[in-house]
Amino acid sequence: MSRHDRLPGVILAGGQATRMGGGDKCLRRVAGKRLIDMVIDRLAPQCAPIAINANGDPSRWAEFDLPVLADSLPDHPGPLAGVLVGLDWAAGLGARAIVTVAADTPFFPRDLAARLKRAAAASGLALAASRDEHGRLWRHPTFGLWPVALREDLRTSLQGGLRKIVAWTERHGAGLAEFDSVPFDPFFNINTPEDIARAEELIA
Ligand SMILES: Nc1nc2c(ncn2[C@@H]2O[C@H](COP(=O)(O)OP(=O)(O)OP(=O)(O)O)[C@@H](O)[C@H]2O)c(=O)[nH]1
Repeated sequence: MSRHDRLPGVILAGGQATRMGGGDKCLRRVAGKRLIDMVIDRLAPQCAPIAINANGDPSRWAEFDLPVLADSLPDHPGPLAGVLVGLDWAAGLGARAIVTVAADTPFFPRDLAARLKRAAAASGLALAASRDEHGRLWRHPTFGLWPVALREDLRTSLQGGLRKIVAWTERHGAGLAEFDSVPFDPFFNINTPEDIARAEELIA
């Protein structure tokens, strides 16, 4: 993909990591490497520019030299708040859409952005998906393609109490980009200390 084709990318790191005991989950290390570094390494060839969506003191992200976008809505309303602030940032850049990734998912596909673009519905929305060992298809709604044109609808919906990502994407229609789960699900995400051990096994 040429640099010109790339869409802005937003790393969703605005959660509270309660299952990990709080703090910034993505600053935890897996086999010696921080999750955020693994995520940036995978996203940088796919998206430009890149921003981090995170709340609280922005100085803890200073070393990354990336824009830090705090949720514009209070009280941790969930990842859609990060999508919204990402869309507002992208609108200011004159971009037509963004790609989002979760900061706790270190093995996401290296062709995520390209495949999301190919899967986009008429609305411009697409979500990533993969199958579990029983063949059941799961959507991964923090991995999506989000058109700037829907940002006011998203803002109004969030202000009206909407929290569930797929409730909103289903309203507009979203394409699905299905990724292979062999040898393991690329959307395996880290929620607990046990998940860090599992990720280290996968790397080994
Ligand atoms: N911007 C933003 N992102 C969020 C919010 N809540 C969760 N996220 C992000 O959404 C993704 C999935 O989050 P979860 O694993 O469900 O929540 P978490 O806060 O990371 O962890 P738990 O508190 O243990 O559930 C992660 O990338 C989070 O950073 C929020 O209120 N605002």
